[in-house]
Amino acid sequence: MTHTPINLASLRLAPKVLLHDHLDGGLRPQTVLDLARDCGYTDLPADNPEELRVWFRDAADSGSLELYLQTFGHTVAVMQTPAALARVARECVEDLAADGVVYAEVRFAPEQHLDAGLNLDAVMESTLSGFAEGVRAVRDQSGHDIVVRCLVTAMRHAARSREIAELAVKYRHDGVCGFDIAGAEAGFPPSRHLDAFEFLQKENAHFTIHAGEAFGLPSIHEAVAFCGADRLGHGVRIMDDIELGPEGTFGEAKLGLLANYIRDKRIPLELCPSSNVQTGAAASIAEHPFNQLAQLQFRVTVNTDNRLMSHTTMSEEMLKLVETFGYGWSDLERFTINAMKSAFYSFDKRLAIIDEVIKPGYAVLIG
Ligand SMILES: O=c1[nH]cnc2c1ncn2[C@H]1C[C@H](O)[C@@H](CO)O1
Ligand SMILES: [Zn+2]
Repeated sequence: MTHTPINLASLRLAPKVLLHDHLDGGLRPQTVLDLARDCGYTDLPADNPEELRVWFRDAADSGSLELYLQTFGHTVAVMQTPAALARVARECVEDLAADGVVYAEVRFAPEQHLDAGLNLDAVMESTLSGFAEGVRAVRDQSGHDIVVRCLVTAMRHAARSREIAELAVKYRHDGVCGFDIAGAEAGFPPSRHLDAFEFLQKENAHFTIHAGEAFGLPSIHEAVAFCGADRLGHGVRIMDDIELGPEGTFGEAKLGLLANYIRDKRIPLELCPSSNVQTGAAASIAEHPFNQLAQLQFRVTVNTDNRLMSHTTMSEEMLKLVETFGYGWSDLERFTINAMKSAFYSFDKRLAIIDEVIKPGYAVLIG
């Protein structure tokens, strides 16, 4: 038996696990246009799907997180009604399933969807019903099962994180698996939201924190040491605490205390290669520390972050890594199992997906 060649078509067949994907960063361009028309939003920068797709990618290609985040003004503006939220959530599930994702945690910030008069509960209920509808539609249309769960995000520049953390706990039995903070990182340290994180810890709830993307080690340190993050959103700048051996070798690499702690505790890194290049966290995919961190045996995972802004999918992120670093199916299987082990999902269910879906799926591809 021989290996299946790795290309986009075969990667789409591989079971994939996605831990870091923003709902408001993954709309279909046509949906942005339809929803803008429905709600009377007239500020879109293009009026056909192809131009709009290119506009989002180019505008996000800004080299700065702050500029990158401005593009969300357009997507958030058209996600202000129950029908819009449900449609975006349903299509998100359909798109992930079509790409071969078998388990996903999709995040969004409910506080950004109140402009047309919805309250936080209405936002949650519409979005969660859209996810559930998507899961049913996928099963009906393809016979495949996808598990999609929701991470509730609070914006780090705002002051509602405690309330949003309570919202995450309120909906924990209805499809919400945890909490996150996102938005501009510099000037908004994780410890600003300590109250929210302490509440979640008291409730035995899970959370991840965007840290080490646009700001360096102090942000990562606060996220793990003060706030108790289960996972790190990006975390790429942990490389600042690692000195590689002569000529970039790994054998004699020296890890600082923080890097050691993160590796020892197996704290998962939600790495998003294309997004990191767009925001300037990495100069190129080739210079992205993904491979260095993987070689040093950090718990690395592959993620999309924002499929619309990066014009990407899980399969395309994996393909870029394969083309750049020469990974094979066994490497991709390892990254996928890393992600499934790190999911905010009960242990028995994680094991079942690893044993019954991921391992058999890669076994076929490995041949
Ligand atoms: O990569 C990111 N870093 C920080 N914030 C982000 C990133 N991608 C999206 N966001 C923000 C913009 C969205 O409106 C918000 C909620 O999904 O999260
Ligand atoms: Zn993100």
